Amino acid sequence: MRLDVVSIFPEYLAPLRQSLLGRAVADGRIQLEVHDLRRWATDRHRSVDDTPYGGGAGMVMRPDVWAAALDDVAPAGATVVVPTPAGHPFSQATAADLARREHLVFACGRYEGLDQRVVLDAARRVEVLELSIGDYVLAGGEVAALVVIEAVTRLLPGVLGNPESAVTDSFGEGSPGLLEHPAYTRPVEFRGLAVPPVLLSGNHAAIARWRRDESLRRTARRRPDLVARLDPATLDAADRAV
Ligand SMILES: N#Cc1c(N)n[nH]c1-c1ccc2c(Cl)cn(Cc3cccnc3)c2c1
Repeated sequence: MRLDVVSIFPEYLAPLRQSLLGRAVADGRIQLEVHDLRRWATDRHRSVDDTPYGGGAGMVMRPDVWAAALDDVAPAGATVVVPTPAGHPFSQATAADLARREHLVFACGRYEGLDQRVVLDAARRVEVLELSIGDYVLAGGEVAALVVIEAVTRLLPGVLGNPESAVTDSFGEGSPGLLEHPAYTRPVEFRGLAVPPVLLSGNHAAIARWRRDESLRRTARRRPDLVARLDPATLDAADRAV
């Protein structure tokens, strides 16, 4: 997979060169390039924004600068991801879809966002996905891009330390729509708090059942919205778990 990220704050993307993803980049399993949008600015002030048509607060990112950047960075066949508060909700399913693509380009804006014609123009030649990572407001697209890139690249073979995690994690394919059960490690007692005895029993069937029940119990208590989406068989077990 190739990743290109365009931003006026390229240093915001430095975390992409850390940890497991950083190792995948260093050994060439993932190609990563971060670009400073101001490289495509045309005036001596290297301007990338302007006042909004129709008035209103804030500034809008200029279409000419962004279009020049995407013309260079997003060839035919690339998928352009535009983080925006107005985007389609980003989900594990979307992460799995993006993980199957060869080339992702992230257009990270600031201010009040990109002139909409940037999206419309790019969509004439590549797929453009406007995505939101949640119902809260960030100051720009960089953090959202970091979230999407981590969720996507951890699904790529050889990037995640333990491939099994991608299955058993919350929202993983092995437990669609269920929150993860609680986890414990040594010591067996910590500040008067014990490990649930079933986890020490060696009874794998009982451990699996306890973990499933804990996932259902957590999901029922913390995310009733997800319970509504569970299939009937899982839902019956959720009823018994609360
Ligand atoms: N993805 C996502 C996402 C999210 N979940 N919250 N905020 C964002 C996000 C993503 C991209 C930008 C760009 Cl470009 C500018 N801003 C600031 C802003 C603030 C208020 C209204 N309009 C824009 C962004 C916020």
